[in-house]
Amino acid sequence: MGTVEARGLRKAFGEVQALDGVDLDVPDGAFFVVLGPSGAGKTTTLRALAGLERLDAGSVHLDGRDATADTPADRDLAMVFQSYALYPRKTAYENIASPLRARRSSSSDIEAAVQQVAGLLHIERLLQRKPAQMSGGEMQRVALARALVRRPRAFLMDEPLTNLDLKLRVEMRTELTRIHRSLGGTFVYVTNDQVEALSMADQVAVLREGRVQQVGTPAEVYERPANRWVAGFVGSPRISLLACHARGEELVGDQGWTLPRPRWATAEDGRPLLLGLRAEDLSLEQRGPAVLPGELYGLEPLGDRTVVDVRVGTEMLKVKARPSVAGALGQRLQVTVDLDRAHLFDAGTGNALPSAQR
Ligand SMILES: Nc1ncnc2c1ncn2[C@@H]1O[C@H](COP(=O)(O)OP(=O)(O)OP(=O)(O)O)[C@@H](O)[C@H]1O
Repeated sequence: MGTVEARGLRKAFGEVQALDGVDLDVPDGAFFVVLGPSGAGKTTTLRALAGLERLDAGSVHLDGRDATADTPADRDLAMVFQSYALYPRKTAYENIASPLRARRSSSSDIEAAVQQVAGLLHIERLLQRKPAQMSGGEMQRVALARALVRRPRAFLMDEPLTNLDLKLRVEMRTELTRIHRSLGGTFVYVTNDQVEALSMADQVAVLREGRVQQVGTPAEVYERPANRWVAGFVGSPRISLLACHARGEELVGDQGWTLPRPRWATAEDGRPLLLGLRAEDLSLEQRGPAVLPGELYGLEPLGDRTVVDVRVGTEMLKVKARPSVAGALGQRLQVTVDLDRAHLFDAGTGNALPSAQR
């Protein structure tokens, strides 16, 4: 078993309310990602789960049992930090073996466990080296191996890939999901990188200013963001938001455009709304009944696609287009909108409209 639950976690550092009532339910065996910007309270949440932070309020339950008063050691959780914290004088082998030596495992058990985890992380050839003889990425893998070598109740990982270069980071994402599948443990993984979260998680909790904004699968968080903030934080290029309101059969933009009102848009007429449109749900080529007039503001070629910035009045749309798309700045454009995939948020509260089944 390896369930981890947090109930109403609260923690202030002086004036800063780092955690403002955090609830989490991490199922046994999940790859659970806590995603949020810098300062959202991610590290504080992990430290609270690990028993390293004295809470102002709230409780932590492990395998259904209240563990709030337990020491970090009693909780049986393995933590991997952003900094590798390896023993500088020990070889990689001895670093990885250290949690097992502390438990007085036999030499043959230690040898087998170290070799197995070294194989998983492709670091067999580093085992006799000391940290000073390794690159940052290699040290990070050794630190991961040291956490993975024992079978704790759950692994808590605080941005363990941040010190890696982009190529290695992308490789390690795949490696970590593979390791998670082969080990089968519970992972609670903290990151500010939405691509990392969407690509690795079974479930994502989006954290902002010490509060959980939404919990769901990566697809749910991307396709049904709970509020405009989640919509803006998850997804690249960033979702475009246009101010508008409903009027009869139409959506009327503050910038003067009109679109057919989607069937699922249940807001009453006149209420200030934000229409959320993702770049891939907009097109410069297809033609449909829903079209926004704008002008070309900029082109951002990204190799496999080009992101086109289109100005609609004083607001901006980001449109995903063919790599070969071209045009003169200021040129008039018609942007076709896939309204079935659009989002509507209350402009006041920022919350997604409770739309009828689409
Ligand atoms: N020991 C501390 N003393 C004072 N303030 C702290 C302390 N630890 C965290 N904070 C504050 O609490 C808030 C949450 O911090 P936390 O480290 O949990 O955020 P985070 O989401 O992990 O950020 P990052 O992605 O930058 O690591 C921040 O405003 C931070 O400055």
